[in-house]
Amino acid sequence: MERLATLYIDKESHKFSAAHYTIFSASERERLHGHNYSVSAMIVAPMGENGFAADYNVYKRRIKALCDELDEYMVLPAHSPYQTVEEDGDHYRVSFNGEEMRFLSCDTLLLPISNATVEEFAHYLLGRMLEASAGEAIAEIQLCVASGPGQKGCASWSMMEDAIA
Ligand SMILES: Nc1nc2c(c(=O)[nH]1)N=C([C@H](O)[C@H](O)COP(=O)(O)OP(=O)(O)OP(=O)(O)O)CN2
Repeated sequence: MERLATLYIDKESHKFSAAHYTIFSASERERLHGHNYSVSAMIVAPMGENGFAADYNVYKRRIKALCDELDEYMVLPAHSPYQTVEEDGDHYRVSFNGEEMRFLSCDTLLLPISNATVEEFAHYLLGRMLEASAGEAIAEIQLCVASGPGQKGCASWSMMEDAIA
């Protein structure tokens, strides 16, 4: 039977600061505010013959690069069922519940997510990690995003479930 190992990557440097608001319903949202988000990962991979599963430095570099991409931006969800986002010159014009908000495009990331929540960030980053890890011998990945100590959302991928689907 194949031996698997689980690697945990939870580095203090794996963080990004972002501004956002969570949308709760068609008429309810948070005020604009920011968090220092932190990103951690669990990777399950087969043990190699020399007692080495996957080089965690490879995954550390990928997580750091993803954090740097998101760092110091206003994050807007492109796929919210409750708000629309339009490009308007050098701004994004956002309409929510009769309100109009404008954000400088150069300060803003429009991400392919439905809400700026920790769980949506986790799914987005997991997708990016899977793209970057295509073809590598990995059995499972879990990616977690915390908006502060004690509160995080995670997204998981498993080779077994992928094979069944
Ligand atoms: N399922 C989710 N629920 C909420 C999320 C989320 O990402 N997923 N996010 C928020 C808020 O944006 C915020 O992140 C949490 O706000 P809150 O816990 O009220 O405030 P703090 O982060 O300052 O935490 P304290 O416990 O008050 O210190 C809400 N819900």
